[in-house]
Amino acid sequence: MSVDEMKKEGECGRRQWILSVYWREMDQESWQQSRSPTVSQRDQWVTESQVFEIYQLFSSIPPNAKSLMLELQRDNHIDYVTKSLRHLAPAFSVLDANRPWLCYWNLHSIALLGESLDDELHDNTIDFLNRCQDPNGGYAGGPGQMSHLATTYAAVNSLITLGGQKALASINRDKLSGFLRRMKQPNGGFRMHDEGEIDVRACYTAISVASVLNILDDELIQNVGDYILSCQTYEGGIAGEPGSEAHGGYTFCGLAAMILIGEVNRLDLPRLVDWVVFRQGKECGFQGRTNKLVDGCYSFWQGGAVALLQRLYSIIDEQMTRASEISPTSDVSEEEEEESSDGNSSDATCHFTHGGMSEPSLANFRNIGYNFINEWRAREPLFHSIALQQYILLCSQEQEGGLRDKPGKRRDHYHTCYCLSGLSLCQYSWSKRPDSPPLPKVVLGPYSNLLEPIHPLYNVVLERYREAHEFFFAES
Ligand SMILES: CC(C)=CCC/C(C)=C/CC/C(C)=C/COP(=O)(O)OP(=O)(O)O
Ligand SMILES: [Zn+2]
Repeated sequence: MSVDEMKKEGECGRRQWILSVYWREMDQESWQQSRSPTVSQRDQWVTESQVFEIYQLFSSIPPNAKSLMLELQRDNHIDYVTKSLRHLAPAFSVLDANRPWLCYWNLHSIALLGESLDDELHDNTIDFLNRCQDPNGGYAGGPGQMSHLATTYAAVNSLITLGGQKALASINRDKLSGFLRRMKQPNGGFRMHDEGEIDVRACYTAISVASVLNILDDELIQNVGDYILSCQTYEGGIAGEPGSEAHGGYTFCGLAAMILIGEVNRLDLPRLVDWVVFRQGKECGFQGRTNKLVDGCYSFWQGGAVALLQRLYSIIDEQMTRASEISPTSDVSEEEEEESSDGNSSDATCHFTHGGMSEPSLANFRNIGYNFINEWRAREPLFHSIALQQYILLCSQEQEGGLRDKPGKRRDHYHTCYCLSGLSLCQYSWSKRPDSPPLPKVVLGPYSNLLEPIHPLYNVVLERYREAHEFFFAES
């Protein structure tokens, strides 16, 4: 990007340009000088040196070896996640309360890699998830345990990923709807489980499953926007609860939930962009919060937030124009000033107009997830997508299969799922349509690295989402 283009693009362009300069011209000396002052100096140094060593090795090898180093070890990853799925019941007693999560991380990884399960494993997984379904609604971490919103989200996304009549029809939507209502709090938030914590994760998991299963309604949406708004911090990112620190995981959850309920224009989006684009570090990966270490899983949580923001340019522009029009000398009445400072103007409650959804009617918010994809008009990404692919392929990938947080850490199924999800987002980040095949120059490494595209609001493979949408929206 030239300096002129950078000026034309404004602040976001400037940041993207800065990141690309870092990426192209970083050297050990400037790297050392720009070390974060508050993260443990030793941890920061260890991460930087390990990452830097990998990049140095990479830059010194011949082009054909470079291509090998950048290759996605597809078969080894498939092996790693499929084995885990086969041994789900006996092998993960240590993750006893998280078994639907293991299903989701592994099934989603397999789907991203374009692979499917054999019939027996497919059926066994549906049966296992059914045993986690509570007769009173929702899914627990294991058979006979208590329903939890996080494992409900994991189980629903797993069944959508498995696909087919048996998987989709196994979800008891009436009972699930009752569970969501029992978790709903008067302040707009949701509890994760009976007497559990209230946070932005709970809002997202509740709204996401309600939206994808077509059981979202006014009662569930009531005050959710107020709660999430109260979690946007002075930095611009979103925290887990009011008063906490902005974090990538919660920022994705808060932003996606606000989009799904049609109230995203109530967030301060320019400030959110500001925060999230600076979370991509000189190591090329994303960190979860200010002055912390980069980690492969934020390729999805932060990369996902950026991918969503990429589809909200018109609202961001509107907010920036509105902000520039408000000057200290302008003739604004007290009433108007109050409205614009809390973001709750009459316009803000009329739900966002993106994708032709200008009326706040039930039919509209029910279709937001679907329209978000169908009316896709992507603009260029606000992050350095090639740099992020480099971090995932060179620093997070284990050649023997599986992906990890950073060099020196061990692979695990959570990081495998979210590194691959982030990689898919990068590969399609320049596409005009959500699943139009990207140009080869946009995919780092051999073109065979290409993964399946995902629906960025739910993080399920797009084709599986479409099947589920047809199934759950057929009668309405
Ligand atoms: C859908 C769903 C359930 C989403 C969960 C979102 C998510 C990943 C939240 C992050 C939680 C958190 C505060 C991690 C900090 O861990 P840390 O202090 O070990 O990591 P850090 O140093 O990178 O912040
Ligand atoms: Zn992580």
